[in-house]
Amino acid sequence: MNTATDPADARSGGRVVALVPAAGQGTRLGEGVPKAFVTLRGRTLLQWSVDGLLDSGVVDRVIVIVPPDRVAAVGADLPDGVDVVAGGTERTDSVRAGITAAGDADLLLVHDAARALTPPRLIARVVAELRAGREAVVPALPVADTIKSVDLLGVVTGTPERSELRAVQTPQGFDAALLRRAYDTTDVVTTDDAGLVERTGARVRTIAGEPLAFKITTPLDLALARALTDPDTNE
Ligand SMILES: Nc1ccn([C@@H]2O[C@H](COP(=O)(O)OP(=O)(O)OP(=O)(O)O)[C@@H](O)[C@H]2O)c(=O)n1
Ligand SMILES: C[C@](O)(CO)[C@H](O)COP(=O)(O)O
Repeated sequence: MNTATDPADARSGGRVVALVPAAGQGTRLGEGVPKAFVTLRGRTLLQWSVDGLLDSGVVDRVIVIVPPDRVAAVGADLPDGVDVVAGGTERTDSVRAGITAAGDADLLLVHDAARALTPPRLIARVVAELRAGREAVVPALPVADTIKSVDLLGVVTGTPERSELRAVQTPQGFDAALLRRAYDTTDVVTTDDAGLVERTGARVRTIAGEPLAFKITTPLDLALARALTDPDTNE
């Protein structure tokens, strides 16, 4: 009898661990405090993101990855059952620390603290796709602008066909063994986790993203998030 667990079976009934990289500096936001600790209606962006994951009802455990000097303080502020580990220099270093802390999870979500207003329904849709058998799932939206590639002098070198481009969001969801393998087999720094998984040859599927899952990166993004959560303008 073959007693080996089929990876697809593990995905359909497996344990979901969400990793929340929150160890960045927030240089482009320029608030003078690491971005995940900027507040929106009295809660940090990190707390908004963790609450969204918990509200989705599809996550069994949350691990947040924060600047090393904030581990103790963050641990005291988050709900019971949320674990905190120290991040690294690059986002990939922080996610790697989270993967190690996640142990034997079956499914891993990686979700930016900076996407604080992500609707819980998007998180649930990513997990549903994984449970249906997908091994790598990424929310994505069509791009509105025309995108150019340029050289070091800013001279245009090409115009990719816009209809084939997507702006990808988080949470990005993976079969845990696949994400571990992707991180184990390369030290390349990529700007998203699917970028590493693609290098393994695995098939990464996009699903429809959500405008509200936008990443708070610049002061304009933060102003938008504040307006969207202002009770006076949203009666
Ligand atoms: N070394 C890093 C860098 C980024 N992140 C996290 O990855 C997410 C996406 O990164 P980004 O929006 O670029 O955040 P920052 O790196 O903080 O922004 P900036 O590049 O403007 O400094 C954020 O939640 C950020 O905290 C992380 O955990 N560890
Ligand atoms: C992971 C990500 O949010 C997908 O869009 C994005 O690539 C993070 O990039 P950043 O430069 O670290 O914000």
